[in-house]
Amino acid sequence: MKFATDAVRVSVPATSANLGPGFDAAGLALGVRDELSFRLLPTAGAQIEIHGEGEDTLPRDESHLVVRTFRRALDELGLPQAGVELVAHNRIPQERGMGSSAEAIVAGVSAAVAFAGYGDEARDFIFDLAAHIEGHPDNVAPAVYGGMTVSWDFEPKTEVPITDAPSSKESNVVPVSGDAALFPGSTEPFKGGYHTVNYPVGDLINAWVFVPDYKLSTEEARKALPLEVPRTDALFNVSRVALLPAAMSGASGRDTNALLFSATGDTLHQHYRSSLMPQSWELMTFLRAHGYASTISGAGPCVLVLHEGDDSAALTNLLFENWLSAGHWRMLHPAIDRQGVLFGPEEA
Ligand SMILES: Nc1ncnc2c1ncn2[C@@H]1O[C@H](COP(=O)(O)OP(=O)(O)O)[C@@H](O)[C@H]1O
Ligand SMILES: N[C@@H](CCOP(=O)(O)O)C(=O)O
Repeated sequence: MKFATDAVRVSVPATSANLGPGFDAAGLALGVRDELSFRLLPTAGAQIEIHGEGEDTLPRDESHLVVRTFRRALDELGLPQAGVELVAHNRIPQERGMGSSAEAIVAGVSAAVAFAGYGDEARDFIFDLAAHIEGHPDNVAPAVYGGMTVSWDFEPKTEVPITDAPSSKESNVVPVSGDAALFPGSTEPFKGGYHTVNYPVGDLINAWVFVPDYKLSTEEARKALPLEVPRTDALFNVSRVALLPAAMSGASGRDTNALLFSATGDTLHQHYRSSLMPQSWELMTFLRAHGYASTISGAGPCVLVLHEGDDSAALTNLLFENWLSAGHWRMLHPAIDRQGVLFGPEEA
């Protein structure tokens, strides 16, 4: 395959994963974007210019996450490993729980796709490859498709209903000859791997993100999670996450803010991580004590609030004295992003 163009542009939104109960599954795209341009160079290697977030911390060599994933995607697409100039204007706070690593991965894959000359039809390819590189699909899906997404990892060999009680662990794995045989008439092949669906988000749903002045890497935050959880906690999250789409639609015929409050409850992950981000935990519980549907955003330490109606003034009043005035927190009020990644050839 050959390059279809020698310069491309990519724009990727921030994302908030989990939305409380939907650990590694639910996500929401937010209107804060990183903008990147890529140009092929006649010589090998990467020349990197960074403005904004990460300009003092990110590497300027082949270890840069965007460049690494760009190279991986070139291989997958059968394109040669050319030299590349990358200019990044970054607005998404990094290591804060706003999906910056997913953004970087989606940007690298999307750039390769644009160089190959593909457009919207390649969105599923971008999602699939980016989610495999990231290792969990919850940020990648809204970064690619926009809006609210719920994603899952489908494993045909283990998702066949078991009719007989398994006598051993091995007997839980039922061999399946072909996916089509399992789902006759399905127009979508139920292939193994990551899948996602979009749920509607009501026009009146607002999101605020409170960004602290400290960082927490997702890798560290994942280490704090136990391998097993009590059944009562699992049951709690099942009902809450099932409520999320109805609450986020704003069209359930019920009090949306009351539904959002219940639908953002979590007992599976946030409290295990609270000692890594005590200030964020305190802000989240304070907001919930005042009736706001508040969660840790992604792995933290940002705090997300979801609410029907624009409550910016009330939130500022509530938080100014004890939280915002000292300058340790920034309050963002991004739009819900409904487009996901934008990519294509650089216009002349
Ligand atoms: N815009 C970016 N460009 C290059 N690398 C990035 C970018 N954003 C994030 N990264 C990489 O991802 C890491 C942060 O990932 P992570 O801990 O998952 O935080 P987040 O919650 O923001 O996704 C950074 O330390 C950096 O290595
Ligand atoms: N489900 C993941 C989400 C991580 O999101 P990020 O924005 O913090 O990278 C987790 O909770 O670990």
